[in-house]
Amino acid sequence: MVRYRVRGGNALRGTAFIQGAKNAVLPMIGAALLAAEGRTVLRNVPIIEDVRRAVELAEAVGAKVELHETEQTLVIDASRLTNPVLPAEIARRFRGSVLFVPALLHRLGEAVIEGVGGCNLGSRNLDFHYLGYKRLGAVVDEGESVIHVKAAGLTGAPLYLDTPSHTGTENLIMAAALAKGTTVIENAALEPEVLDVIDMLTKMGARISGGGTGFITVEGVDELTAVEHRVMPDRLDAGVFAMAAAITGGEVNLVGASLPHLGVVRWKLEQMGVEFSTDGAVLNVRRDRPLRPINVITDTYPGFATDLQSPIMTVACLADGASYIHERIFDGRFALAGELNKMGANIEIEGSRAVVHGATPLTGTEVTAHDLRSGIALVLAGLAADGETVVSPGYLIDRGHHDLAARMKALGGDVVREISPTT
Ligand SMILES: CC(=O)N[C@H]1[C@@H](OP(=O)(O)OP(=O)(O)OC[C@H]2O[C@@H](n3ccc(=O)[nH]c3=O)[C@H](O)[C@@H]2O)O[C@H](CO)[C@@H](O)[C@@H]1O
Ligand SMILES: C=C(OP(=O)(O)O)C(=O)O
Repeated sequence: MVRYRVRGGNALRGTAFIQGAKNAVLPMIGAALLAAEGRTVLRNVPIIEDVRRAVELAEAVGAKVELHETEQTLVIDASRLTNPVLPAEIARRFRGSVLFVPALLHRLGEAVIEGVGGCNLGSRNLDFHYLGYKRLGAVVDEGESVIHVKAAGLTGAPLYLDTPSHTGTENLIMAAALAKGTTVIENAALEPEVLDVIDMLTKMGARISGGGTGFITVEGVDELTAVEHRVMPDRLDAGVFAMAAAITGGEVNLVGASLPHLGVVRWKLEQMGVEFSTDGAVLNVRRDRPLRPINVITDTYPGFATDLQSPIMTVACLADGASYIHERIFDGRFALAGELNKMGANIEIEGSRAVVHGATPLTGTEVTAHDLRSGIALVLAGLAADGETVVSPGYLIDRGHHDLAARMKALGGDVVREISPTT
C-alpha cells in the first residue's frame, strides 16, 4: 500500500509546475475512441493512476494505446474496437470509466457497464446519463450488477439535466456528436474541462455550439477524425498548490495554472489573507499575514469547486475564528473532518454543513484518506502540523496528482511517498 509521510513546519517557497487536468483528459480519452481511423495524440497528460486505469480500459475494449510518461503524451489508435464490455476490475476503480459509453455505443452498438468507480462521496447516480441515452434512442437495461446500453444508431433529441452534471454533459455531447440530427442539452455543465472537451471534439469535426451557456446544441455528423490536443491545466491541482502556500505562510510561483479557472476559490483565499498576482504567465501566490476565517458554499462552476472544499477545510483550521462550509454537491464529503479532528482540529458537522473552529494547532498522526481530495487535504494538514503525519491509502492521492511528493519537495515541503511494507 502506498502512503504519504509528511513532516510539517516548512514554509513552501519556489516554483510548482501544474499538471494537465484529470477531469479533462479522462473524457478526452473517451472522445478519442469515437475516431474510427487514425491516431489521436493528447499532450500535457497528467501521469496519474486514473489515466493508467483509462489506458487499461481503452486497451480492454480493443484500442491500442501508448502512454509516453516522460513526454506526458498519449497516442491512441481506436481504429479497431472489439469489445463492448467495461470490465469491473478496471471500471470500478475510477469514475472516468463512464465516459467510454458513448464511443462503445457508436462504434459497437452496445456498452456493457459492469461497474463505475470513483471517489466515495455518497450517492453518485448516473440517471441523467441513462435518461439521455434513452431519449437519443438507446435501450438501457439496468440489471442488478450490470447495465447494458444498446443502440442501432442514435437520433438527436431535446435533452435536459436536472442539475448540470459534469460527466453527464460530456457523455451526452459525445453521444449526440455522431447521432442523426440535432440535440439540444438544457442545463448543461459550464466547467472549463467541459469546454476543453468541446474544443477537442470540434477539432475532430463535431458541430457543437453554446458551450459555457448552459444550453448546448449538437448537430450530428457522420464521422469524427483523430486529432492532436493539449489538455488544459488542472485547476484543482493549482488550487492545492495555492493552498499549500497559504497554509504554510509561504510563496509559490505556479507555472501552467490559470487564474480565471480558479474563479471563486481565488476570491475566497483572498478573503482569508492570501495574495495572488500574475507576472505574465506565472501565477504568484503568497501569504504573510494571519489567516482569516471564511464562508464557503460549494456549487457547480463558476461556484466554489466541491473538489477544493476538503483542502480549504484544512486551511480553515488555521484561521482565527469560525469558518462555515456548506457542501451542496455531494452528500458524503465530510469524512475528512474526523481525520482533521484527530490532528487537533475542532470541526463540527451537521448534515451538509460544517463549522471549523479555528485556530487550532495541528499535530501529526496516522490519518486515513477517504477519497482523493480528503487525501490531499491531509497532506496540506501535514505540511502545517507539528511532527509527522502519515496519510494512507496513498493510491487515492495518486489517482489525481502527478508526482506530488517531488513537486512538494521542490518547494521545500517534507513529503515522502513510500510503499508500506504491510498492507
Ligand atoms: C471525472 C470527473 O470529471 N469527476 C468530476 C465530476 O464528477 P461527476 O461528473 O460524477 O459529477 P456530477 O456533476 O455528475 O455530479 C454532481 C451531482 O449530481 C448528481 N447526479 C449526477 C449525475 C446523474 O446522472 N445523477 C445525479 O443525481 C450526483 O449524485 C452529484 O450529487 O464532477 C464533480 C462535481 O464537480 C467533481 O467532483 C468530479 O471530480
Ligand atoms: C470526485 C473526484 O473524482 P472522480 O469523479 O473521478 O471520483 C475528484 O476528482 O475529487
